[in-house]
Amino acid sequence: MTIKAPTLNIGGLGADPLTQRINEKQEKWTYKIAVLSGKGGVGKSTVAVNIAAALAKKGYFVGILDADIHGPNVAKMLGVDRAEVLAEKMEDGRFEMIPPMNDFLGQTTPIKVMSMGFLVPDDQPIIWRGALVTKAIKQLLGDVKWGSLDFMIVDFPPGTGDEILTVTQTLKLDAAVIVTTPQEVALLDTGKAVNMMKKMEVPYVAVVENMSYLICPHCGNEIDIFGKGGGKKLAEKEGVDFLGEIPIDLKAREASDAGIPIVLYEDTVAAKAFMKIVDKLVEKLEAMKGEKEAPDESKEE
Ligand SMILES: Nc1ncnc2c1ncn2[C@@H]1O[C@H](COP(=O)(O)OP(=O)(O)OP(=O)(O)O)[C@@H](O)[C@H]1O
Repeated sequence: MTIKAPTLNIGGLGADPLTQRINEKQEKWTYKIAVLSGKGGVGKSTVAVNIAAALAKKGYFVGILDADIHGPNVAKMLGVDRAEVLAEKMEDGRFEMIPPMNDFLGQTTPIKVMSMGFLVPDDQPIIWRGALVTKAIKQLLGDVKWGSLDFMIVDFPPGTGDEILTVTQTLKLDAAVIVTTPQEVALLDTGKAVNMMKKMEVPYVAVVENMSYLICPHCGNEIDIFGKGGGKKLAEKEGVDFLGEIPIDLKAREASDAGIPIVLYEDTVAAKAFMKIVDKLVEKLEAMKGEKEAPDESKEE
């Protein structure tokens, strides 16, 4: 006797409705960029927020998703941490969240921000295992009214965990920006993150070195607190691009605590460094897109 096999419901392989919604939404995002680090505390969120703000300052429409579920700081760094998240009822009866926005008094195009930090009280830790974290991140992608975007920036959790694999697969990333400090221990973990993104065939993988040096507020000399040149060497060794160095800037820390990305303080060394990094990134992505869209002349005859 034969019976009909039960239907398997394997989440995350492309068939579930949430993944389908993410796929529909990401059709409207020109570039999807993940910002990640092998190690915590290297300034990953600072880099993600400043890349987003630099792009918005250039006039692009930008969304940023804080997928760092365990330490969601992006909303605070963009000054929208006290925003109330409203939801809209969709035709199929579901609700979609409307991302809060900030345009820094007209200095940027409005940046759409979504974070788990909006949905849990400030002092409550999120104690979830991998599968739940993945589901939460996917909901913040698929159940939010993101609309059309030039750039979707995703601030990933630190490390090289399971949830990073799943979200990278779901998102079909265009680029991964991996943040490190010049310090040996950070570089070791950064190498792992670079290799993870290469293995997952993310088309463009690049390294940014943060906290590269401190400009002494007294004598103006550069002090290499965490060593020198490690990020560049690592990028060369792994055969990926090096986008640039960002100094430790006391203003950067103050600005991020006040909810204003340092990149909006145009005269600072950190702002100039961020703008250069973003220029390089945009140039590279547009060149890659151009190559992809150009007709393959070798096939013409
Ligand atoms: N270039 C910089 N100059 C001065 N302060 C910085 C710089 N980069 C980051 N910081 C500060 O260092 C702290 C940690 O930065 P951030 O939260 O961006 O790190 P992270 O890697 O995202 O951390 P986590 O792993 O906890 O998510 C923050 O207080 C931030 O303001």
